[in-house]
Amino acid sequence: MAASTPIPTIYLGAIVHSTSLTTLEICPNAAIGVDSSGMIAFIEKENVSTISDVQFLQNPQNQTTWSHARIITLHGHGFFFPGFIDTHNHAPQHPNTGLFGKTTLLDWLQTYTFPMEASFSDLARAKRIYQNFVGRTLSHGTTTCAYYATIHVPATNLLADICLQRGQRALVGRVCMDSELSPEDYRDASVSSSVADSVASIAYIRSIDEAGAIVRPIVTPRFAPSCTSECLRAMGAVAKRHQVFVQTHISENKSEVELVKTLFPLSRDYAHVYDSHGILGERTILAHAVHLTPQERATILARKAKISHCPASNTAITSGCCPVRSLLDEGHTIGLGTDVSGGFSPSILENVRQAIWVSRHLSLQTGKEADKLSTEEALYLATRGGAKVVGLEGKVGGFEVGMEWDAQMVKLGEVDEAEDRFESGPVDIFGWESWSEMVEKWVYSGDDRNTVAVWVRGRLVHRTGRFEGSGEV
Ligand SMILES: Nc1nc2[nH]cnc2c(=O)[nH]1
Ligand SMILES: [Zn+2]
Repeated sequence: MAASTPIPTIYLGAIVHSTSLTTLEICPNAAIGVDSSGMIAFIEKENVSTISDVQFLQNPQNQTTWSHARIITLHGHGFFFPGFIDTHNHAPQHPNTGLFGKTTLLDWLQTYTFPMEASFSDLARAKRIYQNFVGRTLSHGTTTCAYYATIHVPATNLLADICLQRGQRALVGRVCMDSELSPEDYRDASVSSSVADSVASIAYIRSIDEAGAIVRPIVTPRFAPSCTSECLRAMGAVAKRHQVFVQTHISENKSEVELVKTLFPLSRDYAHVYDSHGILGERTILAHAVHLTPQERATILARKAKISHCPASNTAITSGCCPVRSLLDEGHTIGLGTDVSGGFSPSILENVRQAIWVSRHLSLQTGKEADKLSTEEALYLATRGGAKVVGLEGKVGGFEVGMEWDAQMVKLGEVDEAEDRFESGPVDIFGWESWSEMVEKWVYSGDDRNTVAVWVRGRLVHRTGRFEGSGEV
């Protein structure tokens, strides 16, 4: 079923969003008006308990325009929060989520990942998994996702179709890999076929969403060890010629860094491999960046490339602790990625928690208190930071007039005197918590049961039984 068409809607209730890396704005009694194009037309941050309190509607002209608006009121404990932005995710690896044993990156790829991805030559299988997964990520409040697909053009295009149909903003990339690191039955046959297939997928994705309002193509050389030098250079050229983003992995694991040294002996370092092949630029998303040298960090900063921090994955496949604080202090742009299925969860909320945990483990190692990320900072990375990484800053990631309504309704459980049931999700609210405590309780113990409705560009794209508003998904 297609997602519902937006009609002008006024949302009443608490809003919570980042206004800077360290500041979370919490407005307990707010109203946000979203027009029929899905754009935020007005925000009132104070003193709105019911629709009759909305000052914007006191103006007769506005009253006429908004007289048929739908009103969605958030009752009980909860708040509207910007949709999450997942800056790094491998959709075809979803069936492997939670499966990694004691492997690390290079043996994990051979044991779990390549066989699963190879099976996406079967389009019916791809359809079943992609439909399930896009629904799954939406249910966790992910309104924008940078997806790696597989080498297969039909299955990659299908993933884009499903994102468009379900209404999830997505960057969808056909994976390029032509080196002998990958099994013979799962690699591009040649540089020219790699280019032709990538261009075919870019053209298809552009044909279904010319303006790129919901889905956009992204050039996706898997990582340096998967690509020959010719293929990397060709992908840099394709990205430039077609004016698209590029995504790849960098410096995730120490053995991988050593492997890159042997495969590209003429390059100074891993970042230089990408830089010298035309891959690094302001539209490049680099996943991981765990073991970069100061010189590599300077190169990435100079090229204005962006970083996707994937903390759950970095712990699961024992890659390391990304030094997020130092990267932020140097001025890098960082978002969060689930990196399913290196990462064991499709939830960005889980990765907010994991980013905080990883930063604390790093702090234990370095002895530096400053290495710890705060709740506010991790939520910023999950929203505004992610928006910058995927080139959507000013459009999504926060609540401002002129931005688009990509949002989730978060509801927390209410415990009254007689209450001993827990259908309302994992977070129990007793009524004495402050607003910032409620947000903290959500961050540390909430999950998809608390995300009761999700909108992208004003379209309702996910709802649970706890959503009391109208509208079919
Ligand atoms: N985490 C992760 N790292 C990679 N490096 C190259 N491919 C992958 C992948 O699929 N996942
Ligand atoms: Zn990855």
